[in-house]
Order: sequence, then C-alpha cells, then structure tokens
Amino acid sequence: MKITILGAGAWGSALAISLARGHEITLWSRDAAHLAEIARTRRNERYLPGFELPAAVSIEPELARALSGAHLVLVVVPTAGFRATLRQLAACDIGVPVIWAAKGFEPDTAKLLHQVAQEELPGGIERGVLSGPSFAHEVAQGLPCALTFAAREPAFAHHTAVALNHNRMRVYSTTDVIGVELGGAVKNVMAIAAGISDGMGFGHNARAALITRGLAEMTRLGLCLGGRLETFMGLAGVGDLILTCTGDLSRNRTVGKQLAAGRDLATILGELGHTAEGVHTCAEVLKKARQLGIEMPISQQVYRVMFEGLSPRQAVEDLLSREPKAEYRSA
Ligand SMILES: NC(=O)C1=CN([C@@H]2O[C@H](COP(=O)(O)OP(=O)(O)OC[C@H]3O[C@@H](n4cnc5c(N)ncnc54)[C@H](O)[C@@H]3O)[C@@H](O)[C@H]2O)C=CC1
Ligand SMILES: O=C(CO)COP(=O)(O)O
Repeated sequence: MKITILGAGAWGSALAISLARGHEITLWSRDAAHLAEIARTRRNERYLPGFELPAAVSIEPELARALSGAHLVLVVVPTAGFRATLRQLAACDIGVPVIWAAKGFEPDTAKLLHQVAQEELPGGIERGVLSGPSFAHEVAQGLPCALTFAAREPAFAHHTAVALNHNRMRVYSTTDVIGVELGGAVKNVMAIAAGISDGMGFGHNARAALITRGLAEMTRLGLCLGGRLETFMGLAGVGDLILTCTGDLSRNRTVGKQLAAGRDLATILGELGHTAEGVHTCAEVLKKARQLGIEMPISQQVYRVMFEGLSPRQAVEDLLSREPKAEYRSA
C-alpha cells in the first residue's frame, strides 16, 4: 500500500519508519525547510534524533504530489493543527481513507478529532483513529508494541488494522471511535498529574492511586460521551495511561515533573521542544466535564497548578482532604 503521512514530528517520523516495513511511505509536513533537511540527511534530528529513514520513505514538500497515488492518508500533526491540515487535504480532492494518530481535544472547541473530521472532510471518505501505548522512540527502534485502530465501519476498522499490523506492531480494531479518542486525550492530563506526584517524591503508592483514580475520571467522562467501558480497560485507555504515567519518555509526564520542581509552564514548554497535548486538553476536558456535570478532581487540580498558580503540594493536599466517597459510583 502507498501511505502518505502528514506531519514529520516524532510520531509521524516513527510511524513512517515502522510502517515502511511493509508499505511505501511518503512523508509531508507544512515546514518545507525541515523537510528539505530530512531529505538531505535522511534523518529527523529535530524531532526524532538517531534514526535513519528506510529507503521506502520518500519526502515530498508539495502536498498534492505527496497525495498522488496514495491508498491511505495518515494525519500525525498536533491537535492544534489538525483542522487546518484537514482543510488543506480536503482542498486536494482526495478520494482515499483518512486516518489520524493525534491525541487530545481540539484547543478551544472541546471537540474530539472525529468531530473536526466530520466538519472538514467530504462525506463518504472513510476515516478512523490509531491510538494506544506507543512512545515514538521505541516504535522507531522496532521494539514490540500493541495499538488499537478505531473506525465506525467494522469492515474498514478490520482491514485497516490488518494493513497496519506487522511483526513488531500488533494492531487491534474496534468501532469505538469516541472511547479511543477520549482515552488518548485524558491520559495525557493524568501523565502531567503523575509527573507532578513523582517530581514531588510522593512515591509509588501515590502514583498507583493517581493512575487508578485517573482511570475512574477517564471512564466517567468517556461513558457520558458515548464511549464503551471495555475501551477504557484496553490499550487506548488504561494501557496508554500506564505507559504515560510511568514512562520517562513521556513529554506530558516531563511537564508534570518540571512543574513539581517549581518551574514556570511557559519556560517548561519552551524548553520541551515538542508537543505536550495534555496542557491545553486539560481545559477542554474540564469544559466537557462541567457541561455534563461530571466530577474530575485530578484534572481540576492539574489545571489549577498549570494556570492558576496553585502549588503542587497544595494541589495534592486538596485532593487528599476531600470527603471520603464510595469507590464506585455512577456519573
Ligand atoms: N511522540 C509520541 O510518542 C506520540 C505522539 N502522539 C501524538 O501525535 C501528535 C503529534 O505528536 P508528535 O509528532 O510527537 O509531536 P512533535 O512535537 O514531535 O512534532 C510536532 C510536529 O507537528 C508540526 N506542527 C506543530 N504545530 C503544527 C500545526 N499547528 N499544524 C501542523 N503541524 C504542526 C511540527 O512542525 C512538527 O513536525 C500529538 O497529538 C501526540 O499526542 C501519539 C502517540 C505517540
Ligand atoms: O502518547 C504517547 C504514548 O502513547 C506519547 O506521550 P507523550 O505525548 O506524553 O510523550
């Protein structure tokens, strides 16, 4: 299959390297100068240093040419650029399936990406989302991983998962698009919380509590939005939650650790040099939770630490001083 990947950050580049095992890949980005450097060096030293691009990956700065002959388009830009990228794509009159691998709500609109796709892509174009526990660096190394691909149409979900699957990347399929997208969005907020807790030295018990109660928040919101319980218990839910809350390769977890060290958010993001989707998605998650009357105390405290100057220590004390409750309750 010929797959065109839009977005040459860490994840777009890692997927290009990984999928080049069985497909012909064309990599495109809005940043022509960066693409020219990748084409010259056959490496993406800016976002994914240390990996050579396989021969099956071509670089194409002209979008229409990048899309020519493609059987599948994979959009891997941050949520902030998702709508604009789909608009460019739609202007090229594509007639092939479009799938995406970004995680989070669209900034400001509190929309999940399938809703943005619904607004921007012509009707009749098959679509879906790839998610799950997958640090770009490990995927580029060819280490084993398992992901999930969600699409409304079961046959499309199955065939796409089969096409993306290879012996280092097991891809499962589901029709729960909302659950998969919501899991990927909320886990990034929880990774910031876990980073704060670990950065404060609160220990393994506290982190396990955050992951578990984070899963409860994800599930409460996700079920209300129409996601399915089993999705939150799967790769795109608890799987990715565990990875990002515990793995030091996580950019969101790094943001949390730096906040715990008392550093200012703007400085942290400036130095990170990568996207940390949990930062803006936190506000969108809380917007949704408010609209639906759902309690999300951990997300609330992460927001207050990032944007209202609450100290990480006070944030944790506030969480612990809440009235004891039943562990399970309906939304
Ligand atoms: N890095 C990882 O391990 C994984 C990342 N993801 C998700 O993939 C998405 C992309 O992340 P990364 O590639 O890691 O980010 P990155 O920070 O490594 O690279 C971002 C890329 O997007 C481009 N970009 C930045 N703003 C843009 C905009 N407004 N419009 C179009 N392009 C823009 C940059 O030029 C760069 O090429 C995010 O939603 C992230 O949550 C998902 C799974 C794994
Ligand atoms: O989504 C990811 C792994 O599944 C990457 O997480 P970060 O964006 O926190 O690095």
